[in-house]
Amino acid sequence: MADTLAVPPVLSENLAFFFDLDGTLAEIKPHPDQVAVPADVLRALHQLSEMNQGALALISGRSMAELDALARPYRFPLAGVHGAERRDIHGNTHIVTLPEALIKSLHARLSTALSMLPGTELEPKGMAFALHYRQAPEHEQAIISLAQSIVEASDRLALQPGKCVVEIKPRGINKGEALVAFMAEAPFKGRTPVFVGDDLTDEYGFNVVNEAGGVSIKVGLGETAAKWRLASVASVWQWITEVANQQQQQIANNNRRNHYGSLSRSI
Ligand SMILES: O=P(O)(O)OC[C@H]1O[C@H](O[C@H]2O[C@H](CO)[C@@H](O)[C@H](O)[C@H]2O)[C@H](O)[C@@H](O)[C@@H]1O
Repeated sequence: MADTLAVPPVLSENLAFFFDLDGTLAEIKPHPDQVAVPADVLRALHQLSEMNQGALALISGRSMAELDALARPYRFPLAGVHGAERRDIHGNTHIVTLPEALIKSLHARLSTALSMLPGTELEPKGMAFALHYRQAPEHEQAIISLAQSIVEASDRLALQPGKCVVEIKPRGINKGEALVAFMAEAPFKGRTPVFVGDDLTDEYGFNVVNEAGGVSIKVGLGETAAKWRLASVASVWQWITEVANQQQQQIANNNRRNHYGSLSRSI
C-alpha cells in the first residue's frame, strides 16, 4: 500500500516541540541500556529549545531519571513513564503513583512469572512495569496474557503495548494528557505543538496535537493518527538539524529587518 503521509511541512515560528525517545531520538536496540542519543542531536535539541524560549520537552515511556541521563548535559522539561511523571520548565515535578502495597505485590508477582519465561525481562519503573520479550519472542503471547489478566483484575491499572514490550501503567495516564498539561503552561502555552513519535503510546499525543491544529509526525511504517511521516530515526536526526538551522536563519533575518527598520526610522 502506498504511503499517503508526506514528510513534515516547513515549520513557521511560535512552536512547542515534543519528542519521544526510543525509536524516535534513539535507534531501537536489543536491550534498553544500549540506547544513546548522539551528542550533535542533543546539541540541536538544546539549540531548538533556546530558540523557542524553552518550549521543548521529551515525552517517553522511560523514567525521568533515565531521560535525564540520556539527555546529559542538557536538562529539558520531561514527561516520563508515559506521563505518570512530569517535570515542568521550573523543575517542579508532578507524579501519579500507585499504592505502595500494590506496587510491591505487582513486583513480586511479575518477577516470579517472568523468571519462568527465559529471555524475558522485567523493567520496574516505580508506578509502572515494562515486560520485555525482544530476546524471547516465543513468549510474546504468555507475556500479553499475563499483563492482561493483571490489568483486568484492577481498576487502577491499564495496559500499554509497545515494541516487543507490554507495559502495566496507572489507569488514565498517557502521553496525550502529558502534552495537554505542558500546553497549559508557559512557555508552551499559545504555541503550535509539534510531536514526533514512533509507537502506539505516541498515538495519544498525535490525537491531542491534531485537535490543536499542530504537527504530528510518525517515525517509520505503520497505521497512525499522525498527519506526517519521517522514515527512520536517522531522518528524525536530519530533520531536527534542518529545523534548527531554518529557525536560526529566520531569527537572523528578523534581526536584520529590525536593525535596518530602526536605522531608516532614525534617518
Ligand atoms: O516512549 P518511548 O521513549 O519510545 O519509550 C518506550 C519504551 O522504550 C524502551 O523499550 C523499548 O526500547 C528498547 C531499546 O531500544 C528496546 O530494547 C525495547 O524492546 C523497546 O520496547 C524502554 O525500556 C521502556 O521503558 C519504554 O517504555
